[in-house]
Amino acid sequence: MILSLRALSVERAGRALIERLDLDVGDGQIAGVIGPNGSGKSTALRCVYRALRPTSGAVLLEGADLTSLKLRESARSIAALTQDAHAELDFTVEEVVGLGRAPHVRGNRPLDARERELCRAAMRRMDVAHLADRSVLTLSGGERQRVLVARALVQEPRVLVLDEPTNHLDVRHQIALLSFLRGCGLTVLAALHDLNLAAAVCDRIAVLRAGRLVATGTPAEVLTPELIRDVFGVEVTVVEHPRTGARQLLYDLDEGTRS
Ligand SMILES: Nc1ncnc2c1ncn2[C@@H]1O[C@H](COP(=O)(O)OP(=O)(O)OP(=O)(O)O)[C@@H](O)[C@H]1O
Repeated sequence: MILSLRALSVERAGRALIERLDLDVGDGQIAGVIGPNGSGKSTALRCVYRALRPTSGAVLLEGADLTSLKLRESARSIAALTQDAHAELDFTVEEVVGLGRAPHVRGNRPLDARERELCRAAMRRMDVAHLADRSVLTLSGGERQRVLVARALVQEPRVLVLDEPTNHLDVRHQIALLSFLRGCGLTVLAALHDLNLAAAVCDRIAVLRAGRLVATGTPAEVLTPELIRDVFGVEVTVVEHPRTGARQLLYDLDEGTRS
C-alpha cells in the first residue's frame, strides 16, 4: 500500500473528530471519502497532508510513519488541494503554480527550464494558461481552484490529496478534472460530496459518519440505497448509466421532503 491510515484518531476539546480510522490506498488508486457535513473527511485528509497531527494512530507512506519524515520530504510525495487555501497573497497565477516546486527547491534557486515547462504544462492541463499573469486575488472561485490543482501537480507528487476538488468548478471543468485524475496514474485520496462523481471516478470509497468509518468498498458495494438512507438520510434510486454501466444515483426529492 502506498498510503495507509492506521487507527487514526483526532480529538479536539475533548471530542473525537475522527476515531480509529483505517484506510488503505493502493498505488495508482483513486480513493474517495464521502460522508455528511462534519463527519471528519477534511480532518482525516489534514492528517495526511500534515496540517494536523493525529492524537493517536498513524498515516503511513509506503509503510513509513509520516511523522518520521521531514515536512519537506513528505511534501515531495504528497500534494494537497485544501479547503484552507483562502489566504493567498497578491501573486500571479504563474508564481502560485511555481510555488508547487518549493519542496524540491533549495534556497532561492530559480526554477530551471524543465520546471518552467512543467508549470506551463500544468497550467495548460488545468485550463489556466491564459491567466498566467493575472493576480490570483482577481480570479473566480473555479479559476482559483484550477490554479491550485495545477500547483499541486507541479509538486510531482505520488499522492494527491484533494479536499472537494470539484468545488466551484463548472460541469465541463468537473468532468475534465475527474477524467484527468482517472488517467494520470497518481494515487488520489479525495473528499467528495457529489456521490455520482464519486461513483464515476473512484476505485474505492470510504464512508464516514460522525468520525467513524461505516463502510469501504467499490462504488457498487458502497453506494446502495440502504447505506445512503442510513448515512445521509436521503432516498435514492440506483440506476446504471445506459452506455457506460456506471452507477448513477437519482435522488427522490419527494421522499426527502416528506416526514
Ligand atoms: N479545530 C477544531 N476544533 C474543534 N472542532 C473541530 C475542529 N476542526 C474541526 N472540528 C469539527 O470536527 C468535525 C469534523 O469536521 P471536518 O471539517 O473534518 O468535517 P467534513 O466531513 O470535512 O465536513 P464538510 O462536509 O462540512 O466539509 C466538525 O464537527 C467540525 O466542526
